Amino acid sequence: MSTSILPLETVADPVPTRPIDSARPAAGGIPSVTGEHVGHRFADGPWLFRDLDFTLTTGEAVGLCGPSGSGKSTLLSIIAGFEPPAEGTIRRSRVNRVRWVFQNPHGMPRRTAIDHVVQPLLGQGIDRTQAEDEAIAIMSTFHLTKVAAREFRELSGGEAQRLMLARAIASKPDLLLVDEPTAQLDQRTANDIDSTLTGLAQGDAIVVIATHDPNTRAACTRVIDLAWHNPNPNIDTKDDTR
Ligand SMILES: Nc1ncnc2c1ncn2[C@@H]1O[C@H](COP(=O)(O)OP(=O)(O)OP(=O)(O)O)[C@@H](O)[C@H]1O
Repeated sequence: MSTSILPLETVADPVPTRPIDSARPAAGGIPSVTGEHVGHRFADGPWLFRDLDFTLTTGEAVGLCGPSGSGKSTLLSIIAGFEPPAEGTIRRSRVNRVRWVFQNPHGMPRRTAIDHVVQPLLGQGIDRTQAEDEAIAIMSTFHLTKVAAREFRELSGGEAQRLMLARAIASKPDLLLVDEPTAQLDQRTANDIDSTLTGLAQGDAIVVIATHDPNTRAACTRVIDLAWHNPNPNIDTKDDTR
């Protein structure tokens, strides 16, 4: 198994019984990120989490849950390779292309929705006709075909968020990190996003979603809950995932 530090290209439960997040061996030929005894704190601050063991691989949408301030975004950064953990080891295998979808979708206001998905495909050397066909296929999994010809500025919040997910998938990442995809969305729109998360899990990327939305948590195929790994129960956090 080849293991590498990331050459980054970008940057940009039904739940919880505790054993669910323990490390599992990954198959040899597919992307994986393995963490062993991972812990983190900033400088001399309190430990956010410790003793975290996990293996992330394709075929699932892993929810990174826990109270606000428990370190979900920090752990996403560690998984991505943007930040080294204060303790423990992270090993990545076959992870070269990382995409991060942020909670506020940013697009090109006057470009059509489909253009946003076609663009990364053209960047892979695919000709326009084939890129448009592939873009439509990806957009259909996110229920976006009806708005394909609309300008980005005309999309609803949920459509724009789903478009960012479709665009990220079109760039064929090995690792897709999604930070709070339903923050600031109304419940109906949030449900709409949640129903597409399992679709994400069927792709070729490792998918990790940081969330404190209980519905998003329930839509994930597996959950890592940082509340189980907080060594300091007095830390000022609020768990709103359950
Ligand atoms: N660069 C940094 N230096 C010092 N402290 C930091 C830094 N980045 C984050 N923190 C602190 O670490 C803690 C965890 O932050 P993080 O954003 O990872 O939590 P979170 O679980 O994603 O929170 P939320 O659900 O509210 O977004 C917070 O107390 C935050 O203030």
